[in-house]
Amino acid sequence: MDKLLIRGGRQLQGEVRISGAKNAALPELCAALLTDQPVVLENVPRLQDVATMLTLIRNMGVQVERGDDGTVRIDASRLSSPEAPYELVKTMRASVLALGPLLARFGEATVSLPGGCAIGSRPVDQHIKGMQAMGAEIVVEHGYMIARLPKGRERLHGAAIRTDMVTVTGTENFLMAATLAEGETVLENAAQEPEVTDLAEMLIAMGARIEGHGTSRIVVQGVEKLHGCTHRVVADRIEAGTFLCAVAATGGDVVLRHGRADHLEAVIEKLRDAGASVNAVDDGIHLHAQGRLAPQSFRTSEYPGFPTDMQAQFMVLNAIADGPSKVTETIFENRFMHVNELVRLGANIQVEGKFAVIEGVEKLSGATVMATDLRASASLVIAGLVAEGETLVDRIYHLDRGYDRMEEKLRGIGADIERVKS
Ligand SMILES: CC(=O)N[C@H]1[C@@H](OP(=O)(O)OP(=O)(O)OC[C@H]2O[C@@H](n3ccc(=O)[nH]c3=O)[C@H](O)[C@@H]2O)O[C@H](CO)[C@@H](O)[C@@H]1O
Ligand SMILES: C=C(OP(=O)(O)O)C(=O)O
Repeated sequence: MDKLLIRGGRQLQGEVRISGAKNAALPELCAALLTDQPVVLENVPRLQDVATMLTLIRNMGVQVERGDDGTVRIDASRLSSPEAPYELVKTMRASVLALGPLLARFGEATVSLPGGCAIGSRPVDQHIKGMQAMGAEIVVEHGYMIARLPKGRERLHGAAIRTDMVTVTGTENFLMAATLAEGETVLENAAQEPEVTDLAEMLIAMGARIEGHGTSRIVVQGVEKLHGCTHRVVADRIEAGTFLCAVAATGGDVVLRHGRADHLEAVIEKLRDAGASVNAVDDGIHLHAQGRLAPQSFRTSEYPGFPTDMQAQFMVLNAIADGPSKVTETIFENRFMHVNELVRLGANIQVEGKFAVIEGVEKLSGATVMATDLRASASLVIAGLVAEGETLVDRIYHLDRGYDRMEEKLRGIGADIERVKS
């Protein structure tokens, strides 16, 4: 199992290229199932979840060609089995995104229930309720959602869907399903994340009729058929945010090429309040930071609030900041798995329910730590970059699930980090 060996204490300088967003590429690969014409996605990141999604759709009989330049060409003109099996879904919850497109185009789908994961229970009740409102019959049997259209019906129908909470993949599933449904679908309480907007733009390029994306009310007029398109995946705001935190923590001066400052406002505001200089530059984000930063309390919330996917990484800044802070996690019930490992590196953090209370310390010291989920892993890497001595981050398959060659990019800006095989 691969590990990352980090020798901390180096300042980071230079330029990093931000990849396409994992959380946009995954629904967009599923959106290619909505048409019998070829779809070309550009700027698809090289990471394990994308590889898993490609395996998932290939398993369905879909033709996939992947270029070295980040381009993926998908031809879903033929489909042998509309199924997302447990073996693949268990490693990647985003497989649930196959449900909407398969139901909308083929009238049936069998998708494994994703189950819980390290960050919380992550149910899919809202996905099921929404698809039922659009006319699907869904039974849950043997760990699978088995969905089909009633006898005699060829298409889903439009519906008014208001989810109990804002759900990102739920909104994406409904959006994709609604494009081919009969009539109008209105999504209330819709997710406004940039990845949802990017998906909507791709669907519009395929001939879908969508309005209101980027707001909490999205209206879709169903069409009979969608056509192929070429679409460029939006830049990964969480990858960019992770690098911003890394450079703010170590001190240094970096430009994140292709990073979108407009998608990271809540995080950038906190970085500025902490004392870093952060500015949007031509096609990128520039950050300069020096010395100990001021602690920042924050609570996670839906976009445009502070992203839960940045909570663990920002917590490292608080762990070494000059004073106390409080972090409140409102989206997932168990997303403080990094805390115990940060404490092993010398951080002073207490968790009580959804609150983490942090007392900044002057320095961290290297140790062997264990990654438990994707963003927890990223926070441990940042902590390792700051810590005195050597840090060995174990179980980095979590990191590989969602970051495109992270250690290579960090080495490119001066980090002392290497992958060790064992
Ligand atoms: C592939 C992808 O895009 N993943 C992102 C997506 O996950 P994902 O789409 O799975 O997260 P959701 O937005 O759906 O989850 C938000 C909250 O709603 C709850 N919920 C959701 C659906 C449902 O049917 N029932 C239910 O109770 C969840 O348990 C959670 O507490 O948004 C999360 C929140 O920004 C991010 O952390 C993930 O990185
Ligand atoms: C939680 C995340 O991803 P997923 O929803 O794929 O588990 C994430 O990207 O931080």
